[in-house]
Parts: sequence; structure tokens; C-alpha cells
Amino acid sequence: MFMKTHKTASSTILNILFRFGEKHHLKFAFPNGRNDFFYPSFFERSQVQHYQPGLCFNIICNHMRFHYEEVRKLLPPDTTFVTVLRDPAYLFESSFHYFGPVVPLTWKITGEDKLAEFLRDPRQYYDPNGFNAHYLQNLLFFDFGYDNAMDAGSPLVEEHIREIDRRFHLVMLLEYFDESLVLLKDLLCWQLEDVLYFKLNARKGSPMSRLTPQLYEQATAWNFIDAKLYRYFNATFWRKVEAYGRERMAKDVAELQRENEKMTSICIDGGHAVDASAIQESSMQPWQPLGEKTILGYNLKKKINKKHQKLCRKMLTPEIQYLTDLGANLWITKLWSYVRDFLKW
Ligand SMILES: Nc1ncnc2c1ncn2[C@@H]1O[C@H](COP(=O)(O)OS(=O)(=O)O)[C@@H](OP(=O)(O)O)[C@H]1O
Repeated sequence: MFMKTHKTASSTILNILFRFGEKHHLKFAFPNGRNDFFYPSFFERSQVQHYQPGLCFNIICNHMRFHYEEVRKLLPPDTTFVTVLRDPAYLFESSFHYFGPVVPLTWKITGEDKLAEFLRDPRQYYDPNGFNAHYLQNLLFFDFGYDNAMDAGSPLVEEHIREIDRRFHLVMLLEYFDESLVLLKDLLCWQLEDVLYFKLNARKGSPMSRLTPQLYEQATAWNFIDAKLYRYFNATFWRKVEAYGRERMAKDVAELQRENEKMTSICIDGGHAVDASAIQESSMQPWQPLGEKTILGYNLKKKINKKHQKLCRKMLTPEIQYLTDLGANLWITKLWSYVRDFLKW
């Protein structure tokens, strides 16, 4: 079970899981009609495509609002639960840019830098009951199924964090992505080749966050529940690295990075991600936020040796296209995509 949190490099991990599941003919529990489990509603097993009581599924990994009991009833008792977190200030920045257009609360924010204006006085703009408001505060806590607008000082916050700790075998961190994948590979007894990846779903210009130190502080304070969550799992993460062995980790990370670089030179035209307008094949176009084309994608090299052709394509295939290839029914997502194309949205 991969709890796909938002704006945490989860699409990159999804691609890894898709490839592994496909290679080993595993059965995915896909949503029915869309690429998420009717998020932001809570997950229900009846939302799974072809769900029948007693049917066995091996992997569930699409966005959902987590509902432990329902997930438990769907999957075998020995299921491994994993997820990924990100520093909440940067997650907020990413979410604000990506989802801002679908949160009406942001429409009335004026000025060039809407994010800075929002953080100057969030209470002036924020209403927890607003449509899609969860994208603007403690999105991680919301995704895990808890109340993201609760008092950050409530003892319930720590209780919920400990609950996540009891339920998840591994909580990865975007900031230590390669270390995270080495721990994942170790936990699942996988091979190095199973965790090779290209960074997917990156926003234009995102390697340089636009958060000044002051905005970073403000974003952290505004997402203080997620900050507590992140701090807690940062500590558990480094305990896991310690147990794995620091030297062994450094060696494995270096090897993963070497292999990723090799794959980059084999697969990617120009060796880096490009603007949506520069992507030649429509099947390589990533999903874009409403009204913008800010998410980067890739062009496959024209000449790839036979051995790597399929792997390169799979590693670069965006989520929606890969889901279709794996047999997921996406009629609602596709209808929405046609409407957007028609309206040039
Ligand atoms: N490997 C790796 N390392 C570091 N960062 C990475 C990686 N892969 C993806 N990303 C960044 O993750 C952001 C996208 O997250 P998601 O794929 O979870 O987004 S989504 O919720 O599925 O839309 C997005 O962040 P922003 O660019 O800040 O928006 C990506 O750049």
C-alpha cells in the first residue's frame, strides 16, 4: 500500500510501482473512472475498479484520502504500508501553485505574488469550509484522513502522528529521495533496477524555490501540524538510516545515482526535462494544472538501443497514460481532459 500524498514526489514513486507491478503481473487496485479514489472523499473499497469481496489485490497506490479500516479490508494482512512526506513549507508552495486555480479562496488574492500575499495574513483569505480549501493548509494531515484545520496545539495531533507511525512500515522523505528508495528496496527485498527513476511532475523553475527565509517561516507556521508530522518522521527516518548503516547507505545511494545517470544518457533527449510546449509526443505530455502549462515533461531519445527501448518509455510515461496502459478505467478524467482541451483551459 502506497499512500500517495500530494506534491511529495509521489508520481515519481508511482511510476516505480507501476513498473514493478507490471513486470511481476501483480494486481493493482485502481480507482474506477478517475485517477484518484474520489478524493477528497474518504477512501471506500467499493471505489476500486472490479471490486468484489474476497478478491485479492497486490498494490494500491493512487491518490486517496486515507481510511485505514477500509484499506485494511481490501488488502492481505501482511501488506506493507509506505508513504512519502515533504517539508511542508515547500509542499505548500508547490500545492499553492498547482492547485491554487481550483481553490476559489485564492481568486480574490490580489498582487503579483499571490502566495506571499496569502502568507502575509492567511486568516484574511482562508476558510476551512471553502471549496478545496484543504490544498492550502496541512495537506499531508488531510490526506492521512485527519482534520487539517484542528488546533496545532491539541494533544490529538501527536496521537494521530503516532497512529500513522504504527500503521506505516516506511515513511519516505522527498528531501532524501535516494536514501528513501534504498530503504524501500531493502524493506521490499527488491533489486536496484526496480527503484531507478526519473524525476516526474516537476514544476518549471522549482529547483530554486521562490520562498524567502521569511516566507519559509510563515509557510511553516501556517502548516504547523504538517511541520510536526514532518519533524517526527524526519527523526524516525534517520533512525532507519542509522540501522541500515550510514556507510552502506552512502554506497547504495551513489550506486543508484550512477545508474540513474546512465539511464538519463540512454533515454532522455537533451538529458533533461523540458517545457510542455517542447514535448513532441502527445503520449508524453504530463497532466497540467488548470489554466497553466507549468509542469515539465520529457522527450525520448530518437535512437535507443533495443534492450532499453521499453524501459525508457515506461520510466518517462506520465501517470494518466501509464494508468491507461495498465487497464485502469479513466473515463471521468478523460472527459475532463477533452473539456479542458476544447475550452483551451
Ligand atoms: N525525485 C524527486 N526528487 C525531488 N523532488 C521531486 C522528485 N520527483 C518529483 N519531485 C517534486 O515533487 C513535486 C510533485 O509531486 P507529486 O508527484 O506528488 O505531485 S501530485 O500530487 O501527484 O500532483 C514537484 O514539486 P514542485 O516542482 O516543487 O512542484 C516535483 O518537482
